Amino acid sequence: MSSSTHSKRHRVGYALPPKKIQAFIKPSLIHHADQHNIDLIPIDPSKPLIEQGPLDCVIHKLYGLDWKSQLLHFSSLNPDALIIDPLDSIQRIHDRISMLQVVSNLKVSERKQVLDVPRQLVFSDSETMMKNSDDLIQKLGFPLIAKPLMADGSETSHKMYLVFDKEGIDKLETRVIIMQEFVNHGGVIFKVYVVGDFVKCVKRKSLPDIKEGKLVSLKGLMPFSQISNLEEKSDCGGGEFDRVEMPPVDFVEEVAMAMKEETGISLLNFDLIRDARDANRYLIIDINYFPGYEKIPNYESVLTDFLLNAMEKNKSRDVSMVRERDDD
Ligand SMILES: O=P(O)(O)O[C@@H]1[C@@H](OP(=O)(O)O)[C@H](OP(=O)(O)O)[C@H](O)[C@H](OP(=O)(O)O)[C@H]1OP(=O)(O)O
Ligand SMILES: Nc1ncnc2c1ncn2[C@@H]1O[C@H](COP(=O)(O)OP(=O)(O)O)[C@@H](O)[C@H]1O
Ligand SMILES: [Mg+2]
Ligand SMILES: [Mg+2]
Repeated sequence: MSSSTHSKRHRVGYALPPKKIQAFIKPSLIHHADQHNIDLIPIDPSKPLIEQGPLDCVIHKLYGLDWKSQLLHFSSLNPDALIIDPLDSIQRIHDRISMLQVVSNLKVSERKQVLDVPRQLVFSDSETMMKNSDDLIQKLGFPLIAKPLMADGSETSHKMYLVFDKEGIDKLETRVIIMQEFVNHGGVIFKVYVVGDFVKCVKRKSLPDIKEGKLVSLKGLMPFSQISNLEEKSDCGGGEFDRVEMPPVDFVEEVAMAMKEETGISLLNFDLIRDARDANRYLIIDINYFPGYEKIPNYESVLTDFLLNAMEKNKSRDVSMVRERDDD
C-alpha cells in the first residue's frame, strides 16, 4: 500500500439502522479505524446525503426507495466516492429465488465436494399453493420449510415454518411463499463470512435432523420460534456439536470468492449445510448482505483493512480513468 494511503485521512460514511449501529459501530471499531486514518461518519438518512459529505466511501444497509434515490443522487454528484456495495447487486440477494440462482451460476472447479441448493417452489398466495398441494408434495415431500420470498431485513423476512403434512400446508397464511425441501444436515450450519478477500467460516447450531420415523409423530406446522422444543429431543447434543468437522477450507474459500465475483458484493455471508446422507454434498440455503460481522474475532482490523484496500483500489481506478481520458 502506498504511503499516501497512510497519511491521508479517509472519510467513510455509514448508513445503517439504529440496531445495527449499536452492534457494529463499536468504540473498538471506531478506535481501530481512527488509528488507521479512517474517520467513521454517521449518515442521517432523514437528511440529504449530498449535504453530509465530503465522503470517500459509503457503507450502507438501508432499504427503500428514498435511500436508493439518495445514493443515486450522491453518486452522480460524487462519481469518485466508493459505494459499498452497489444497490442493484444487493437487490439480487433480497429475494430468496434470485438468491439461490446466484448459487447455480457459481463457477467452482470440479472436485470431490459438490455444491447444490435445496429444491424449492414459489407460490403467489396460499390459495394457489393449496390448489397445487398434491404436486408440491409429490415434488418435494415432507418435511418442508415455508419461507417468505423477501429476505430484505423486514420484520417478516425471517418468519418461517416447518411443515409436516398436508394439514400444515392448508394452515399456512402468508402471501408469497417459498416452499423448500428440508435437508437433514446434522443440526449444524456453517456460516461463511466474506469481507472482500477475507473469508471466515464458523459453526452454528441449526434445526435438528428430522428422521423419517419421527416425522409420523409431527403434525401440522411449526414456526421456527418453537424449534427449540424439537431440538431438546434431537440427536444433536452432548458435545456432538463440537465434534462436527468443518468443511475443507479450500472449498469454502473457492465458493466464497466465486460468490463475490458472481454477485459483485464484498460484504456478505452465506449459510452452508452438509447433507446428512452425503458428506461431500453441500447446500447453500441463505445469503445475507452485510451480516453481523462483530461476531467474528478481530472484526475491527478485518473491516479496517478491507476499507483501506477498497479505497486504494478505487483511487487507482480513478487515476487510470483520468489517464485514459487524457490519452483520447
Ligand atoms: O443481527 P445479527 O448480528 O444476528 O446479524 C444478522 C445476520 O446474522 P448472522 O451474522 O448471519 O448470524 C442475519 O443472518 P441470517 O439471515 O440469520 O442467516 C441477517 O444477515 C440479518 O440481517 P437482516 O435482518 O436479514 O437484514 C443480520 O442482522 P443485522 O445485524 O443486519 O441487523
Ligand atoms: N432447506 C433447509 N433444510 C434444512 N434446514 C434449513 C433449510 N433452510 C433453512 N434451514 C434452517 O432454517 C434457518 C433459517 O433459514 P434461512 O434460509 O437461513 O433464513 P434466514 O434468512 O432467516 O436466516 C437456517 O439457519 C437453518 O437452520
Ligand atoms: Mg440464514
Ligand atoms: Mg438470511
